[in-house]
Amino acid sequence: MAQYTRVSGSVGLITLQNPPVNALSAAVRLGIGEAVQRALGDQEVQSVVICGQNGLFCGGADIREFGKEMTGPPLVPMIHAIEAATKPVVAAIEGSALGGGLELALGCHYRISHCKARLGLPEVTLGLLPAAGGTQRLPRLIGVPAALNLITTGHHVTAAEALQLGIVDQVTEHNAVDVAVKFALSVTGKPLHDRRVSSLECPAAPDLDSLFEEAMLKVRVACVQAVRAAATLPYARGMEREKALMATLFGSGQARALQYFFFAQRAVGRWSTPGGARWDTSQPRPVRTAAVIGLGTMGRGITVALAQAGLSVVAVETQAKQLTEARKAVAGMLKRAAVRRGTTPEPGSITYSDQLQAAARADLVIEAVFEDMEVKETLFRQLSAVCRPDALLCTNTSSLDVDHLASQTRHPHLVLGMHFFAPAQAMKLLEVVYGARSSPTAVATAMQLGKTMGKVSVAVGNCRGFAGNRMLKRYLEQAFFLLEEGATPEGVDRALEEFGFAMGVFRMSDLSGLDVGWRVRKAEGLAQSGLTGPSARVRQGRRYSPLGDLLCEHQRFGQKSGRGWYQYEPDPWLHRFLEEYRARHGLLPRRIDQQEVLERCLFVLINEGFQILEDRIVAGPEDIDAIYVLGYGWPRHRGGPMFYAHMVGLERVAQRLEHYHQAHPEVPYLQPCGLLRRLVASGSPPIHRWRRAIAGPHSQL
Ligand SMILES: CC/C=C\C/C=C/C(=O)SCCNC(=O)CCNC(=O)[C@H](O)C(C)(C)COP(=O)(O)OP(=O)(O)OC[C@H]1O[C@@H](n2cnc3c(N)ncnc32)[C@H](O)[C@@H]1OP(=O)(O)O
Repeated sequence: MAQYTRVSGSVGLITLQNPPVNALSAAVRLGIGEAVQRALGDQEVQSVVICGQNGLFCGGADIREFGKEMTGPPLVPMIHAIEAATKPVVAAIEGSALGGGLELALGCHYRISHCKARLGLPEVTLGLLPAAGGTQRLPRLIGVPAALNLITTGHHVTAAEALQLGIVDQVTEHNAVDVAVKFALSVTGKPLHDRRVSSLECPAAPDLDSLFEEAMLKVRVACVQAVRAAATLPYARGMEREKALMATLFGSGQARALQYFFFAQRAVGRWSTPGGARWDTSQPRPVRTAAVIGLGTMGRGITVALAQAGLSVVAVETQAKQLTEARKAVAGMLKRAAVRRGTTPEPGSITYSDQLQAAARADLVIEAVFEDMEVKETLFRQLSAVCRPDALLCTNTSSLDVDHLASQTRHPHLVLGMHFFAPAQAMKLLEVVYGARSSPTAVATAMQLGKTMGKVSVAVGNCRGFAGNRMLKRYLEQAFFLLEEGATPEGVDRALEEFGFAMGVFRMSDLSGLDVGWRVRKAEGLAQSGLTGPSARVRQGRRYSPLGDLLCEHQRFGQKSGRGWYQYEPDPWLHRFLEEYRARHGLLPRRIDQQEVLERCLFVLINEGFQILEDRIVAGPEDIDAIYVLGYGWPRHRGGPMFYAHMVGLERVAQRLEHYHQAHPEVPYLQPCGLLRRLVASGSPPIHRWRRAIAGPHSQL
């Protein structure tokens, strides 16, 4: 909807009304069109102001309408009508003017922005381009280089930057609508020709061709082509080009995946647990002071993340040398972050101590000590004695049993996992792991704290590896089996990197350190040295690949030791080692193509995702997708593993798993799990129906 009123005698005020972000839904477009006609036809009205209700101009086109049949009036003619108006139209920008919202403002003759507003054309992040004239008007207004940068990155700019670039005409600290109304009165009757951005010539820029060529190599080709049309064609032909390019993007798999992920990231905030706790019935407690125990790499990152979120942090490390180093490292991280943001660091919010007692007054404690159950058990007993009885006690463990740690304390309902990802100050993902006894308030508090730190928090039930690492284990295992069967680390990584992962599984393992998994496997009784014959490749009744363990026995721990799956200088060792290993175990190497690498590594991970859904470790597929895109480098333009399964088709995923299971019956976890089979049997419902299909007593499966 859009509300029309007359203010200050002669100004027609059009207010976009579509909470929460005034997205340009069919009803809003219709409302704007009608209001504009009314204002232009009203003899008393001399000028027009367009604004959004509740301090937010407009968050762009209504993304929920994408992929559905178009209803309501289209955006482009509506913006043309505004630009062609013979009465001045002023955009009063507060909060955000993004995507179609900014394109609407660019169709206005003047733009007044509040100083705290942010502007941008983020369509590229949804796999689209600004096809309501954005690619044609912005280069005409601010020049090709700046427009190309904004359109191809989707970056938002502040009001001050927008003023400097020439996107807005004025920035105010006062009420932007009041200022715009006054401004509209002051420009009444002034000529408008120069104010119609579509009629401007694109400002000349030196060497445009090489700028476009360079951009083409780096970024989204369609965006570059559309801006090139603005620079080389008349406006009307540029608009045709923009429309044609948008048509190719609209139905693309990438666009669908990116739009799905936009909503998935937000859906995880509406968490629920099988015990009935829910985001909308659980009240978080305020957390003002947090303590971090253990200042290794993770503890330092967590300290920085908490301090940057405005909390008072008590950072505890009992080893003197480590404490001194951590203090320096944290100060350095805060300083570098402040330089990046153009602010000054505020070291006053962190106090350091070598005594656990320092955590006594904290609202919440996060331990990040060595990943060893005994060490953590002892610490939780101590914390339970030292801390306030109502303090939340959290563990940053990446796989240990949260319920067991809770059982060491006096208040197990206040114990949770807060699983950060390295580097903790930068990574967007936080797994909030609730135990069987965690209270709804505890879950809500940790979820809210994650949000305050700028993270996407996902509520996950307690199981070995939680959601992310549990799936990762299957993926890693499958990659090891492929090596046994003849694949090479380079071949496997190439397939995964071409799929879109920034790093293949072996390069990623080298980066994070092979010894980490080795330690875990030793603790689980899996990694055992000196075994020969068939028993070397079987553990706990299942086929097992000891390759990762053998590399560690050869002191190949990854990048930290200069060699792992790769040697960071020419060295044929690994290939010789694999050949000898295969010969020793009578394995005949075969050629493994990229399709098999992808299907075995990814479908087995997806299969585990379905098992996690079935076990109700997470509430819906969006949780898994948020975890994998934000924490494990799954390519965003593929939406996440569960969305990928939906795109590939559940039937095909199940068939291919079954095929590999038949071909390699001894390889574990290749059989489609029960939930996947049942979804296929029930006609493979689309992803947005899985949650309902799975849910407990009302399950349709
Ligand atoms: C032919 C012409 C076709 C195309 C041209 C134009 C294309 C476009 O405009 S594409 C859309 C471009 N806009 C965006 O990408 C902006 C997306 N939104 C945001 O960045 C943020 O929401 C915000 C900065 C506007 C506000 O942030 P915040 O206050 O943190 O709120 P949330 O992000 O949590 O959002 C609240 C709520 O609103 C939903 N939502 C946000 N934007 C849209 C939108 N454009 N369409 C539909 N819904 C939107 C969001 O999903 C949240 O709701 P849920 O929690 O229920 O998911």
